[in-house]
Amino acid sequence: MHVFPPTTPAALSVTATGDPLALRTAERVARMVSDLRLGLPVVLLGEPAAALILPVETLSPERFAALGSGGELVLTARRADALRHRPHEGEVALIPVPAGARLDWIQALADPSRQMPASAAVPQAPQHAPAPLHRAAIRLVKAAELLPAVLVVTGPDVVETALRNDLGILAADDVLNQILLPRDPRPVSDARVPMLAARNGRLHVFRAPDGGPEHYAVEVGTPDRNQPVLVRLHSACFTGDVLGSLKCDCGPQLQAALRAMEANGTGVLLYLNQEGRGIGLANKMRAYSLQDQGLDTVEANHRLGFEDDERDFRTGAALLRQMGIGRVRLMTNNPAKIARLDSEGIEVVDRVALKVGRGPENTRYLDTKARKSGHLLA
Ligand SMILES: Nc1nc2c(ncn2[C@@H]2O[C@H](COP(=O)(O)OP(=O)(O)OP(=O)(O)O)[C@@H](O)[C@H]2O)c(=O)[nH]1
Ligand SMILES: [Zn+2]
Repeated sequence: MHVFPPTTPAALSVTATGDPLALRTAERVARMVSDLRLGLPVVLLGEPAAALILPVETLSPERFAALGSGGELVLTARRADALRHRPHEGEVALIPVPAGARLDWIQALADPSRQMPASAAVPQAPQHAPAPLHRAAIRLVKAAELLPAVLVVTGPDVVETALRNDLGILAADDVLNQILLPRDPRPVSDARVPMLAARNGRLHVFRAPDGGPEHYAVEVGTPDRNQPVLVRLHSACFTGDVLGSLKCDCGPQLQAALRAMEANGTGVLLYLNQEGRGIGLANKMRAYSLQDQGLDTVEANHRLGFEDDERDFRTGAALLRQMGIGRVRLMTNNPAKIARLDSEGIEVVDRVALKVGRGPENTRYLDTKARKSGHLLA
């Protein structure tokens, strides 16, 4: 096994070189995320060795065949629990890939919608504990909104392979530190948008410097920044907001929040592009299909390997700061939003309940949120 020095070699260093064209860590991480979405391997440096990281969801059969045997499958602890695979430590679980394992076996471990092949290998206990490298790999595929499962392959020439093939390469610790940093979205453009629910609207578009998703702020009227502002933190829901899906309450909440701002004269609705509580639309549809089999919204996330809620509400606080808003009357039933704004220095002076859109198709969903996610009922 090739043990790579824990520090990044000078040629790959992401620390400031003085060259303004040199890539910064955030940019390298952003590139890695899009490479993984494309199915390209990336290389992470760390203990126990430099490793090639391949996302299970987008891994092609050709690349898998070229890897030869060995390696480890990294799953989240949630997914390992769903597979009843133990032991695991912390947020990730390692499964050694036996010689001759097939790609469909690996895919079935990662994806609950796939059938285990008839001659499937039995997952073995790992030979060592998960390292930061494994956690970094999972964070990257989650940021790519893929299934949270990666293949990790170590070997004597991993770094050479990366350099020869122009693969992304970064220290695992750099990835972890960068992914934990709050995003700082910058305003890009804004214009007047009169809406059915609120005539006097203005849409502001914000972009994160790391190339992450854009977020929007809908400003109704011109709120007085010296007074608490009526605010809604809304997370993207293509099915509810655009299609009018009855499986959730997002569409009615969006419209009711805008109407309340119109009635109030002013307000700000943040539209955060964190679809599916941060797992992305493709994974949300995977969760919906598990819900069609009887799982509730939280169980379905866990079965896929996700936490109940993968959103980062620091983005909401950053947007409010950008808009000069420090005190809010927050329209929500979700105490996690209040706690996060508070801890980010945005004072939640008042909570305004937002109870609309309950119907036969979403009763179980709303009840589960109240029972398992602490949503307030009144
Ligand atoms: N993963 C997953 N996401 C869902 C499901 N149903 C809705 N969502 C997503 O959940 C989010 C709903 O967000 P919010 O409207 O902020 O709702 P909330 O966290 O319940 O908080 P409040 O509405 O403020 O009380 C959106 O991103 C939806 O896409 C589901 O069954 N599974
Ligand atoms: Zn929804």
